[in-house]
Amino acid sequence: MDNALERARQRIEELRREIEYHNYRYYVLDDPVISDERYDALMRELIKLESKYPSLVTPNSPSQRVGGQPREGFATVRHRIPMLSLANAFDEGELRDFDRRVRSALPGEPVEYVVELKIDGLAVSLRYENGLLVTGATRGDGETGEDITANLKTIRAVPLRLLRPVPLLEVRGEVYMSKEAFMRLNETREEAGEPLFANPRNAAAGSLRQLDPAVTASRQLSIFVYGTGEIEGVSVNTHAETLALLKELGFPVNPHHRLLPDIQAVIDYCNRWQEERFNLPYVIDGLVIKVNSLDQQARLGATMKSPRWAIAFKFPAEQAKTKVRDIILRV
Ligand SMILES: NC(=O)c1cc2c(=O)c3cc(F)ccc3oc2nc1N
Repeated sequence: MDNALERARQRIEELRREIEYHNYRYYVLDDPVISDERYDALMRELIKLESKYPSLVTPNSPSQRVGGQPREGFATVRHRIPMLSLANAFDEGELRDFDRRVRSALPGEPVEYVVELKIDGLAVSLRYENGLLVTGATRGDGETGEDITANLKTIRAVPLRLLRPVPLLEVRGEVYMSKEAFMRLNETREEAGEPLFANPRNAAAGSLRQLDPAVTASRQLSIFVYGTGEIEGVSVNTHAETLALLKELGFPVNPHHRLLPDIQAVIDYCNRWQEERFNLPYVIDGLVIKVNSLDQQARLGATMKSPRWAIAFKFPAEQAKTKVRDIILRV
């Protein structure tokens, strides 16, 4: 490799690392350390260098987010570890029933729970091999989903390369659209005489299932990750450690998760968010309660449809259907 090409290769790798680091600061830590202008300048330099040396372009370069031509349709992807659905609890009593079932299956063992906000978006799975994003898919029926890799790559909060390589990692998360982005999108559609989206969840689903990635890229989607599927080459013992690992690797993890000692603390936390949620910049339709120990999760197992080690606490229906009017008033 002649030294001009070698120098370009080094500078390109340097720029990629720096851009990925600033994505981490902005989307994961919510604490950027450079201005948007400075960030854009780094991206422009990378794109200029790559267009001068096309042989140095790689599919996971930050410059390749909005690539690919519109598709005819979506290929299907098999989830080697099925993406199950959560059973629901609608009141305090049902949460206590869940706790009783868990404890009777683990006689005499201490059980602690991780509680997370239940983001009202679209469940997706992201597969990384040696730290590089290779496939992104919808949940589908839990066994097979749609390959929406090109669309997921356009979401700036989705890392194209992990901050440190892991042999194999499948991450599950919820793609969502903020209330603000939802309102702006509907205003634009109203001005264009296009049909409006009913709520941010439908807007996110509609935006992800676009055949043209450039349309998805224009829709301000984001993601919170909440778990893993296949994982090799790194070991974790609890769900709390899993969330910490995902954050370290470069994924946005919702900051309101809590490790709680018993079901009463879980109930108190759920009651608090029933009101607090209206101050959030995104829609939640409840909370998710999970047994923290992965060993206990494995022993509790799952039914055909749902894990026995997790449950969703759903807010009362009449309020859960966030009315567009509420979103507008509350933003
Ligand atoms: N929307 C969500 O914010 C959210 C969703 C799920 C799941 O759907 C889910 C499904 C499972 F089979 C197991 C764990 C889960 O954990 C989850 N955790 C979350 N925070």
